[in-house]
Amino acid sequence: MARAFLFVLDSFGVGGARDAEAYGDLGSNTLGHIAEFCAAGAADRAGLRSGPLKLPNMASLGLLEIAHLASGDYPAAMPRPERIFGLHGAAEEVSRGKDTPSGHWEIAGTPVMFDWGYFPSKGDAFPPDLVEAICRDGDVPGILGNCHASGTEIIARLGEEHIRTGQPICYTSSDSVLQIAAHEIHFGLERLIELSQTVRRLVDPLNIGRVIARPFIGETSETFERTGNRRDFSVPPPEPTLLDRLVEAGRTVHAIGKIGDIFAHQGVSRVVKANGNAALMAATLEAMDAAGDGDLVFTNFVDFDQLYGHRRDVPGYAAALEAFDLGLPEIHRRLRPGDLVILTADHGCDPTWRGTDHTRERIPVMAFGPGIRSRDIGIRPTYSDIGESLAAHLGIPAGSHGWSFL
Ligand SMILES: O=P(O)(O)O[C@H]1O[C@H](CO)[C@@H](O)[C@H]1O
Ligand SMILES: [Mn+2]
Ligand SMILES: [Mn+2]
Repeated sequence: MARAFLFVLDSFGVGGARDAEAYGDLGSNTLGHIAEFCAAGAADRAGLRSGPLKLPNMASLGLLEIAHLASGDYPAAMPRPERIFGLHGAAEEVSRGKDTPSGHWEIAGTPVMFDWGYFPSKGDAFPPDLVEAICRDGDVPGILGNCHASGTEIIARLGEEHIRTGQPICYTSSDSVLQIAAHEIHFGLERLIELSQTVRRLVDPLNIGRVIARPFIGETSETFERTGNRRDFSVPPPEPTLLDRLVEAGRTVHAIGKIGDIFAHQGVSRVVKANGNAALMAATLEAMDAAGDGDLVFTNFVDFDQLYGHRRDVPGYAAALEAFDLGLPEIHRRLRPGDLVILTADHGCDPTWRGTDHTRERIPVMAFGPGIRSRDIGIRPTYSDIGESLAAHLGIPAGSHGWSFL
């Protein structure tokens, strides 16, 4: 029987979304702009990387053709390979949100066809009765922040006041999210997790996709640092996803990294947490060895988005892509007959774009494995084509969104 491996490079968009303008993202292109900066020598960082973007293994899987197909341009100064292995194309998102849960659920065959609740970017982000309820039910003396912010910037700005007053830092973004940053020791990690669960319940009526606990350590604004103990409290997907359908069919779904949290632990048989792309890759390789016939291993590589995209760090993003690319031969070595690997993304987060939010873009789809021939699969009208292809490959009945490209 077949096995399948689904790897999401969080925020690795390839530009070209037809509806980008409606999001203020017309012209955004995560891969394209990173390649452009690298080619111009604008993404050199001593001791980290230099020169044009080097992704030879993903280029062999069709990444440059995908970029051309999605955005009309080949990425700058990246040599095209002589041969391409596997199926390659791009996909459009039909879900309205350009957020992580919408992207992942749509990939897994469940687009989000309703509007999430969002918090306003002008004035106080959170309504007074919500703030009151957070203080009362969460037993905190008040909240700091109450605005749209970048998570690293806001802890540098308000972290010391948080330690002094015991008030958690609550903020949001253009995503449907309420994030709570608090100090792991002074406030307490467990207390932060409990508070986040309380707030999860309080924002349910507002249709907010996620509450995220953002623990940090350090004693001064210069030394504050977020830890790997982030926890996401997502609402469950609106319909059973590919993951539920697989578990229903008796298969094992291995969820690596934040996949378990993103799916509110629905349709997840085994959770492996790991902090950072290198540890996520190591956990993924172990899961590839452990996976049995008919299983799915589903990994989210979060650093691209969290450490580099939102931080608008082009050299960092480029180096992370290059490191991921270097890891691909290890994945190839673990493949057995009947295996299918899909590399893709959940949205864009162009590190050259204004602000610090995600960008509406098409996503790359690279599908390969021992039995998969090379073919251009074009621009898929929904991310759910990925989920349908996985369903077809793993031999479970088709779902109700998307079409298999196999
Ligand atoms: O700036 P930080 O805290 O990394 O937040 C980012 O991460 C959140 C969840 O991925 C997004 O909604 C975005 O706001
Ligand atoms: Mn994401
Ligand atoms: Mn993000």
